[in-house]
Amino acid sequence: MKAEETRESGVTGESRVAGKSVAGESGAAREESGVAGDPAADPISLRGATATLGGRPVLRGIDLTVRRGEVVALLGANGSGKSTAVRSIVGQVPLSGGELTLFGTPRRRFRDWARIGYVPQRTTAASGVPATVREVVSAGRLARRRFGPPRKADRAAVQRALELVGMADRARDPVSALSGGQHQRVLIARALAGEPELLIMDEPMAGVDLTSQEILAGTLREQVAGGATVLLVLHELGPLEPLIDRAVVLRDGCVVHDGPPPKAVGQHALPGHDHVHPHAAPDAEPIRTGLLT
Ligand SMILES: Nc1ncnc2c1ncn2[C@@H]1O[C@H](COP(=O)(O)OP(=O)(O)OP(=O)(O)O)[C@@H](O)[C@H]1O
Repeated sequence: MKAEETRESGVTGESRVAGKSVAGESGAAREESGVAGDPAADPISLRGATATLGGRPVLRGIDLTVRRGEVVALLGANGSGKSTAVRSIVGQVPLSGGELTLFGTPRRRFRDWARIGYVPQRTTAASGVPATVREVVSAGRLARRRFGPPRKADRAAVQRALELVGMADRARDPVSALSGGQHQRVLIARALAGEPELLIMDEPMAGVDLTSQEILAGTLREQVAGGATVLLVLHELGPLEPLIDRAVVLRDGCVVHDGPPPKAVGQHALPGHDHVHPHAAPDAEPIRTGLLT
């Protein structure tokens, strides 16, 4: 494994996204890092990406492009490599081959993590750390703050994010007192607080109650209307269906479809689908209705 890969694999995407700063970089370095790069460059371009986990090839030559302003759904059965693909994009999983550029800048030179908001799969906002809702959401502002004290604009962005997800009235509450759906809303607010151009969300609706789902769909609609680019890992399109421009379907670490989302029927209705909800009971029967195995 190369030194670059070792370094990357030791850092969580979450902390990189939340904690990276471009402060102090020279003009040339900023240009290299994508800050002043080609404004028309695709936010995500993954070419022939391969990745191995536990000695097993998990991504086997994936091409995935997300263009500016697009909302792309990454679909596929359990274990098809969706989370690994997005984790490789945010630097949590090293690629063993292929190329990744972010906003036109090769991944290894990309530094401008404030442009990317990442909501990981199935974590809680609390993570065992006593913190209030506002503190967790404020953490998403670090990359923009460049580690200085919060300014008026930072506080306003945090407040806006709290309001967007309908959690402003819970700002002082400990995150440990929240439901699963509320946790998810806080994590999304944390990503939004950085005012990212690109939002990457891994199963944002999983385990989320209907009220929270509707709020999240509305939040996403506003982001998209404001020009955000979005990559969503989903196991079903659900309430987000009207927002999706394109679907990329993975099977066994390969792309088997890249095109219009299966709008008319929903992916669960396609032949051969076999997906267990991540929060389903361990003995739950998989839904067998689609082509996504
Ligand atoms: N840390 C790891 N070590 C070894 N294997 C892993 C690791 N993480 C994931 N895998 C394996 O890689 C494959 C792809 O997993 P991944 O989580 O990317 O799939 P997914 O499509 O997101 O699935 P799900 O819908 O269940 O979340 C699976 O077979 C999984 O068991």
